[in-house]
Amino acid sequence: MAADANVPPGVARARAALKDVPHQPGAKKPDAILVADKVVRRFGGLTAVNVGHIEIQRGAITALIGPNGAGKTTFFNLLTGFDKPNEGDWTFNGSPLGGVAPHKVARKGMVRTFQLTKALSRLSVIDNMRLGATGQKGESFWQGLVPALWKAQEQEITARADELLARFKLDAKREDFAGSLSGGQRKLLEMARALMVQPDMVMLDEPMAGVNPALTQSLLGHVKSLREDGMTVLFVEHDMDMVRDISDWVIVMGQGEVIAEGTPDTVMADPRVIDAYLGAHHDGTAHDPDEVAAEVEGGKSHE
Ligand SMILES: Nc1ncnc2c1ncn2[C@@H]1O[C@H](COP(=O)(O)OP(=O)(O)OP(=O)(O)O)[C@@H](O)[C@H]1O
Repeated sequence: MAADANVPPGVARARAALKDVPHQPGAKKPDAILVADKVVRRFGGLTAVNVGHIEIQRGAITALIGPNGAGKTTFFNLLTGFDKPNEGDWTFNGSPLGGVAPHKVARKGMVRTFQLTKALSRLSVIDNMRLGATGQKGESFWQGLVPALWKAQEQEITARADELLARFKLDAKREDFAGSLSGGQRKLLEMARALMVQPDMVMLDEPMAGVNPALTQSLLGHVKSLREDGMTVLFVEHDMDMVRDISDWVIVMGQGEVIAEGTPDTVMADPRVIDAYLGAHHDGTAHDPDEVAAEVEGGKSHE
């Protein structure tokens, strides 16, 4: 295939890497940054997550989709140390991450944003950013005890925060309370704040939820730019337009398990995926398969 001059290098790299990966649950990737095995999380009698094997390709944008209650957020929580599994192991950049606390997970280069934004609303935008640097790679306790080193690091952190605020066009809001930002601006702040730790992988939980159309393109552009910067992105999203637009690879969960994997086009046409969305309707009414296919295709409202 001839290189297309219009395809950004990050996209071309991700496509080439995934070209020969079979469209099957648990498929091996040529350069996996995250590998998880037999991860199980039960809540009483309910098995919310039961992932046999999953690999996330480095430098690519992977979407994690599935109907409501499929276990996506629980799986995110497990991977990032915010919840503990009943069973299972996973490695990130080759080192085991099971049982590691969230701030240490971030320090190892894997950060996440939340479905409900946690930007501290009574702090200014710049202070939210500075707080995002907590647990920065290479930060040491001893450094904190030496004022000169501490001061130098403070300045470095502020400079980095200002750089990111400019990149995310939030510099004009620097001194505003985070609580005064719009939903979309908060999502941008979440993303900017996640980048304070200079991560290798960013995990975004529903980045488009609550974002008004005016900011949609800008958010999509920022996610794509993470890939161009060599980062890996894993995101949970119900907005299928976004999934189709930015994903190199899609992993589908249904009832806690990985039920399909592949490029956006193949996955959205997969009968197992359509069945999973059908099966997620527990209201007892009959469903027209065409309507469900349209729902998987067109994205569903999730407010
Ligand atoms: N803390 C908890 N206690 C009990 N059950 C829980 C808990 N957290 C999640 N669950 C259940 O686990 C299942 C998976 O939930 P989860 O939120 O991970 O799904 P999801 O795919 O992220 O759904 P959505 O798309 O609606 O956010 C659901 O049945 C949910 O009710």
